[in-house]
Amino acid sequence: METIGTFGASRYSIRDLQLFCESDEPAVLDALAGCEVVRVAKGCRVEDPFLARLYIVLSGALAVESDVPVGIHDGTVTLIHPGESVGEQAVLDESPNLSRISAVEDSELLVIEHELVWRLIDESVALPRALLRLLSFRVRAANALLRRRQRLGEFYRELSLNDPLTGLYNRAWLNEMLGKLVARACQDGRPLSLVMIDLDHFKKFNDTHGHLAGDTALCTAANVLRAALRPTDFAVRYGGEEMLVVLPETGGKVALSVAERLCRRLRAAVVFDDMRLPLPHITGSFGIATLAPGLDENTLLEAADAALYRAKQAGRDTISL
Ligand SMILES: Nc1nc2c(ncn2[C@@H]2O[C@H](COP(=O)(O)OP(=O)(O)OP(=O)(O)O)[C@@H](O)[C@H]2O)c(=O)[nH]1
Repeated sequence: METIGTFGASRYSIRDLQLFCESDEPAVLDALAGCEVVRVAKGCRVEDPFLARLYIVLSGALAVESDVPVGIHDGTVTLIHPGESVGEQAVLDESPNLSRISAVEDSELLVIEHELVWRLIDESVALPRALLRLLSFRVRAANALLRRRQRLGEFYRELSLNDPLTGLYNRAWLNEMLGKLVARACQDGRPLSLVMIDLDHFKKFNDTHGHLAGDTALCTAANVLRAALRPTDFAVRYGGEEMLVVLPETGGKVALSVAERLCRRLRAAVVFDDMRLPLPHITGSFGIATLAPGLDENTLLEAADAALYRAKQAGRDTISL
């Protein structure tokens, strides 16, 4: 960063500076005339480790990385073009500018020390207004960025907890949630049941009709679950062709009637191939387990799995407790 003269002796006009374009007061003109103009070569840092200063780009452009402690850069870069400024917040806070500022092309900058900015704020009418306008714009832009990031975070979180093929919750969701649901049920003395479902002879279905038809059958089964459950129930893809339904507030008797409904609807569901022709119907075996004293989420899952095994042994397309 090299000093090349003063603003008063430069070819630039105050009308080109966003913050000062309405400040035609003689005191402001005089004060700015004595401020330094510096040159920063392309790619070089604007070194400002200890000082609060306002920089106004006169020519070229600056890249400003987010205003966070050194070493914790979050990837946000703002470009500052001629007429625009950087460092207002540091000046108002009277603290060093923590942003990493560098020139993206050979640039000339007007440098205003923080004491002078404060003096001009006291003496000028137009500068405080321009500063307020600028800060309000910055706050709105920062809020919009935060909202975008939050939405993106929610999107990725959802993505990580859902099975991409069927759209049901996945095993990661179950690992995170089942323990909590079971703990809440135990604490409140409320019932909770699981229905473990395994599609029957699915290997044969795949081998006969192809893996893509198998995928379609899995989606059909997932749709059956989704359509038949209450909004407070949860359907999870537990493994390949295994699904799990979590039924909070549900005892064994009601769980049995839910499983019967699912079994019936699955048997009746039509799976279409890619030519929209119906394929043979699929069926499932169902194992039910209901929370009881001494069970936790793992033993409850084991109980549902054991019940499913019994349903398979009993000939499939059936339900076992
Ligand atoms: N198309 C498709 N097939 C899958 C997927 N995940 C698992 N499978 C298949 O599901 C089949 C499961 O086979 P098995 O575990 O032998 O069970 P099964 O043939 O259904 O027999 P039973 O459960 O005893 O009735 C395997 O062929 C897997 O390849 C998937 O995402 N898509």
